[in-house]
Amino acid sequence: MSEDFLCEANNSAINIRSQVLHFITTILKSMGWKLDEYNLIDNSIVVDNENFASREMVDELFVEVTKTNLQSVNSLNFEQKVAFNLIMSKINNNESGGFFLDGPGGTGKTFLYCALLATIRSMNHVALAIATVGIVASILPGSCIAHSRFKIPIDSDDQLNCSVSKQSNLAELLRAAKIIIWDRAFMAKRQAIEAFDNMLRDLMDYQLLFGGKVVVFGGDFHQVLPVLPKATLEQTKEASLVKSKLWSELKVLTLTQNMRLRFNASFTDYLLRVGNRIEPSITYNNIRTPENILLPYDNDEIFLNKLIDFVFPNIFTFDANNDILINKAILTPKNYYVDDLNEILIKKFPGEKIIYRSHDDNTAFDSLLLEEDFLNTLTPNGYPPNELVLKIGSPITLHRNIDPSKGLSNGTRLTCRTFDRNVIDAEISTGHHKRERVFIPRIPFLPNKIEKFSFPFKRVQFPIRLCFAITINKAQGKILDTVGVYLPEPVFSHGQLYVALSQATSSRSIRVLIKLAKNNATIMGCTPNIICKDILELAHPNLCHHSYNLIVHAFF
Ligand SMILES: Nc1ncnc2c1ncn2[C@@H]1O[C@H](COP(=O)(O)OP(=O)(O)OP(=O)(O)O)[C@@H](O)[C@H]1O
Repeated sequence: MSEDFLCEANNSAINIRSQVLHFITTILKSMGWKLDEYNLIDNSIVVDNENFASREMVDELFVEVTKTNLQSVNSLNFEQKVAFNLIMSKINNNESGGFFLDGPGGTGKTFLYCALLATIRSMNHVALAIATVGIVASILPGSCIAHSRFKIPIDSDDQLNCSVSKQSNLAELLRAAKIIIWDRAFMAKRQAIEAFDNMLRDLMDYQLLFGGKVVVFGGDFHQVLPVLPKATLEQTKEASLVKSKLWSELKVLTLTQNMRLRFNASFTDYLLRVGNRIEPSITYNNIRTPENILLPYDNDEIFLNKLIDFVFPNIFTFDANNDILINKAILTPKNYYVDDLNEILIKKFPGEKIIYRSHDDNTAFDSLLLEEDFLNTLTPNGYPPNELVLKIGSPITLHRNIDPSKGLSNGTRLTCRTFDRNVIDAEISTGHHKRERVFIPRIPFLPNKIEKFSFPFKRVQFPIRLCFAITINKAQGKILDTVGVYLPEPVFSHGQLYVALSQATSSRSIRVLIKLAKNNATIMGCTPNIICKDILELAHPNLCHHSYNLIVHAFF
């Protein structure tokens, strides 16, 4: 890096050192870290984090306000307008307010956030946007991931705290913020949101909800709840926002009109019935998939090829320069099936393959020395595979937050462009940084503190996976043109079936394949739908399921 700065005319050694440190600090800061936490540099070199930190404020004030987002205020529907006016009145009157924007997928929550952010930023105020998951953070302008923005530890099951000092520039930024919008809040542990509330009260020296700020959470309780490693359903429910003492203090603003599927009313109704668990069960918990989106199960190979052909037609002759693949995916419940499908699809994808193997070792963790060959066979949760098989033009997702401010978050979709020994040159395919080229390095993966690995080890590998197929949980927030849902076994947690089905933009662009159980215990086209009714009832206490006002059409 210093050689790059050396190219600048008359650059002195001191200048170069300062520019390199500044650059590294900026990258670390975007992930919520500091250079001096790493003991990488000599103590004689002082890194003035405070000086660099003012960049955060500059970054926020310079987030581009697009004309489209500003003008979208004029096309808000009635419900969006009501929510917009209520929130803006709090801003304009300098009042506090805690809101929860509640709406099923496609009801225009993101559209409304963008309108709010653009309006408030155009008034030269600081408006912070954050999201629980990286992929959503890359959709909202100027957005960050909640955990890195508020320095909330992700691999701790203890009482959570935000480690933001009152003197830091981040504190200054939070104090200046007129509004904080937190999307996919239901996917965060309630303890994280409570820690966020405590932090704001502390920073503002004001014991009112969120320290007197306007905070808008948003999400859809029909979707997947916080993902906690090895937790029971009860523990997951306990960690949900509706179980927090803060929930009763939030004003719930409801959006019901599905803007994504507004020309497909019967499919919208079906999705809501699935999400609310009122689609009639055929046998215990099993619901029938509508015939026009179902691929009948025949035999293993034939049925899978039919699904692949629907989602990726003509994959053998696919043009590697075309990026339409990025808006297509097969969704399935577990990583195990994702890997199988990706292996099949990368073989079908045209071009020469390149294989990147990881370097694995456990010497730092255990006196028991394990052979690398054995470690290579393991892929613990959160680790990339030992062997990555890629081709030019193949779609990949990032599995680490490398540089969120540059669009490189956990979940970002990219397309492989060229391969080098130690870096992969890829093009960002979604969000505000779409079409930008980036270099992805190999990084070390270490055991997560919560998940107790049988054999803790370090894997050095590119933080990516192929994404022809992705897990249903990872699909949340993605907008896909063509979706295949592959259920070789039933979904296993709240809202997964609903999430899988609701990623499509119409019933014409989705097909579902349900494998029959070996003991013939399942009925063709039927699959379990897991929805925790008590979560929905806590989220919508005044809404018994008859009052959802569904127009239940005969399906299609
Ligand atoms: N008032 C509106 N006028 C025109 N288009 C709209 C409006 N509101 C939303 N849309 C469009 O409808 C689609 C779905 O909206 P959006 O992505 O905001 O929904 P969402 O509730 O955030 O969905 P999800 O929870 O699945 O992310 C988008 O294409 C969006 O541009």
